[in-house]
Amino acid sequence: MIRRLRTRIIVFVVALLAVVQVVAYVVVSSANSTNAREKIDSELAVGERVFARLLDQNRERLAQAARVMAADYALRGAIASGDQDTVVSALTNHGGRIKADMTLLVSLDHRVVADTIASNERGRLFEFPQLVDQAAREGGASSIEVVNGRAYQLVVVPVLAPTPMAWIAVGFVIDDNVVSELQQLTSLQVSFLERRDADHQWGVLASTLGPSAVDLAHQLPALPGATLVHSIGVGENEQQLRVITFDRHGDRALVAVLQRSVATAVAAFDRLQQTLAALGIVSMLLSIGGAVAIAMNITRPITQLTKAAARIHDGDYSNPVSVTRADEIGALAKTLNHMREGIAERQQEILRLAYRDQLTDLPNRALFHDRLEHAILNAHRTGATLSVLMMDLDRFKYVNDSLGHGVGDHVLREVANRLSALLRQVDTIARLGGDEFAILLENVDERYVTKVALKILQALEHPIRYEDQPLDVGGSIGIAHFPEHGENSSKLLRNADIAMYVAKRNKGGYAVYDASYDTHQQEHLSLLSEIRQAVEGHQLRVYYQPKVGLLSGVVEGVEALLRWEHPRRGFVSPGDFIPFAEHTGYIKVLTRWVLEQAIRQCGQWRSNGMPLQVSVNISARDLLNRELPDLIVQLLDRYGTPASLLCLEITESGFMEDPAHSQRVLERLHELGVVLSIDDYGTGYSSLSYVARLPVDELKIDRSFVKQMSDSTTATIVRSTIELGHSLGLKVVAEGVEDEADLRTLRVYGCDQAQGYFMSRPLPAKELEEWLKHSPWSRPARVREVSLEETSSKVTVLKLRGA
Ligand SMILES: Nc1nc2c(ncn2[C@@H]2O[C@H](COP(=O)(O)O[C@H]3[C@@H](O)[C@H](n4cnc5c(=O)[nH]c(N)nc54)O[C@@H]3COP(=O)(O)O)[C@@H](O)[C@H]2O)c(=O)[nH]1
Repeated sequence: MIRRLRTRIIVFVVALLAVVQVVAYVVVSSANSTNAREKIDSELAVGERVFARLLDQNRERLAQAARVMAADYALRGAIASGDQDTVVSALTNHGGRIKADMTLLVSLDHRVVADTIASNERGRLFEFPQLVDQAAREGGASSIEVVNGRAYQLVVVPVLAPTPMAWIAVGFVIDDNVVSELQQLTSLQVSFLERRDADHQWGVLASTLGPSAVDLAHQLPALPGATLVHSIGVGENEQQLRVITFDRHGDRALVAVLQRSVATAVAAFDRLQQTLAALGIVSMLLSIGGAVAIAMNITRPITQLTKAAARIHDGDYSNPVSVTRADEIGALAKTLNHMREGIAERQQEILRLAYRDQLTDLPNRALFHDRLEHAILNAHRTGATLSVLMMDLDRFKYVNDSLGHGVGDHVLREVANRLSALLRQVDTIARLGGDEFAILLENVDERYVTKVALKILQALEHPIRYEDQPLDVGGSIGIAHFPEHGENSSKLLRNADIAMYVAKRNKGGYAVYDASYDTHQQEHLSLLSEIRQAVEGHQLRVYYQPKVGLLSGVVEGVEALLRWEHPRRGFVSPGDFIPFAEHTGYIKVLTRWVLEQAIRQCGQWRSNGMPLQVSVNISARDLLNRELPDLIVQLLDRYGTPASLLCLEITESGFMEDPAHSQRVLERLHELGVVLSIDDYGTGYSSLSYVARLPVDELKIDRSFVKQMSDSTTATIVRSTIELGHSLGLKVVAEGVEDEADLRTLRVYGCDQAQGYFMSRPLPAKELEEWLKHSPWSRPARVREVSLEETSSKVTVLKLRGA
């Protein structure tokens, strides 16, 4: 099977031409051979006619001469007188005159009376009486006969006086001279042969063939017909014969053979054939050359196109196809070029879609991962350094959800621009998804990485403007260095992520990964699995921390705080498991449990004549729970607790998860009469004007502010927060009050309630009841005026009794 097109074209053209030429050659050869044979046949037929004509002429001439001789008066007288010598003399004279080779006088009884060649055989019977009989009937007879091993043309005529008195036979020998003459006239080989009775073989009487006449005698068939067309010999010796039979008696025969060599006749045609063969060879060579040229002409550009297609297949789209022709192949090359350009463009687009973030046009997670893998491989090989920074935007969800995705997209693009402007071309900045960005820094030391983190945080401190509105979004960055924080990409990313989480939790801006974070996280993970058993295993407790009225001077409410008494670990801080419960959604179970305990306890205290408002912490996830209001209604009903005795503390970030939905849930709870408080106020970024739109009753200033009130700026913030809260009609509570000075200051600032270790740590319900029995905060406040000097801020405050 020929696989290459070029070879196939060449083989096809050459084979086609070879077949055509061979067929032509065979046809021409066959036609030549037929023509030659037909020509020989016709030559032989013509020769036969000429031969017959010559014999006829000879016979006529002899007959004429014999008649003249028979009419000779002297001869007739000599015959009549029986004068033997005169007869012989007359026969010899007349025979010599007409150049007869044999002259005989035959008596009426068929005896030879006189014989010019065998005078001593007189009186014998004439060998050819049938000729005498024929001459008697027809007035003359003629025949070719063999006499003494030689062929003669015999003519017999009567000697009339006036009736026949004798017969004159005149013979003309047919020898090599005669056949040569015949050959000259006919251009044929002429032979006379006799088949003898004695040995049943052909014997040559006369021939133009010379010694090779013997071969003819050997090959001639035994008994030819009247005229036979026959071939003898093979190959170049092939001879076409025409056998003319003169006499045949039994196995004895006398024939004349006219023959022509087939090879000679074919020779002229052979020359034509040789010319044809030479032309065939030349045209074959030209065709091979032509076929090779055509095949190359067709296959060379195809080979080029194949190579171009292979390059495209291998992803090399840079080299255009270089075939420039005006034919179909040229058109194919153009199409291939268009295809190459189309594929290249689409590939670019696919790569862009696969490796680029559509919104910011930064590399996406896949490309970042890829580059990180390469950088790690390079670092393994060369010992280069690399670091991964993971950054998550603070408050992005709020921007996105409350102001719309258009604004969110604008923020992400602006952050991407700021990062790109800060970093080097060689650094990889990627958006991994949502508000999560990652940065890969190569060949830099750890101090430089820290500087970069700080520069990024500074860059984000400037508000992002959207339609002239400033938007505050900060960032939390986690850093992991190769190889100390991970030798592969997933480890590095994971550890940078953990560090980012720590940074977010600590509100510290950035954090470099530390192994202790991991232990901490492992710890949290196992806590997470264990907390599921905590509810059923009765390991959870609710502690209550008093909220003291600064004007009344008595405990007005308590905050329910969850405690986990782990059977093995001992006390586990809610700060360690609440965030994870929030992440996994298990917080719903915990909140439900705390709500039930708190509402039941509140109802019980109320029944016991101690109506205390109980505050319960509600996480962001809880606010997304549509069933929360119904659950609360059920629990309040079940434990006979008025809604006004239940306060729900929600952190600012709580309603920023889904502001619209949170707003609806809060409105529903507010309608029920449940008191709503904004917890940890000041740690988030919500403005008071935003808070004013929420159906809340209370504002709880975060303890981080209360703790630092010795700082005049912080004190001013606390004071103005209290004033602004009041102006919005909100009750203001300060948490984290750890000493009397703080308490005094808060009272001076007009804060409504205070909560903190100074009054009491969170206590189990029973202990709280016990504490209340003895606590100064269980009796109405004795209000007295205090001078400004008594307060750190030197303003007039209300001094509590017993404080
Ligand atoms: N969603 C829920 N969150 C809850 C629940 N129970 C607690 N929490 C949250 O866990 C965080 C840690 O709480 P905890 O360790 O109980 O700390 C509380 C107080 O003990 C602490 N506090 C009170 N006074 C002082 C003080 O004077 N100094 C000081 N260093 N700490 C003090 O403050 C925490 C109460 O804070 P807050 O809730 O913001 O009023 C904490 O965030 C809890 O909210 C729960 O059931 N569900």
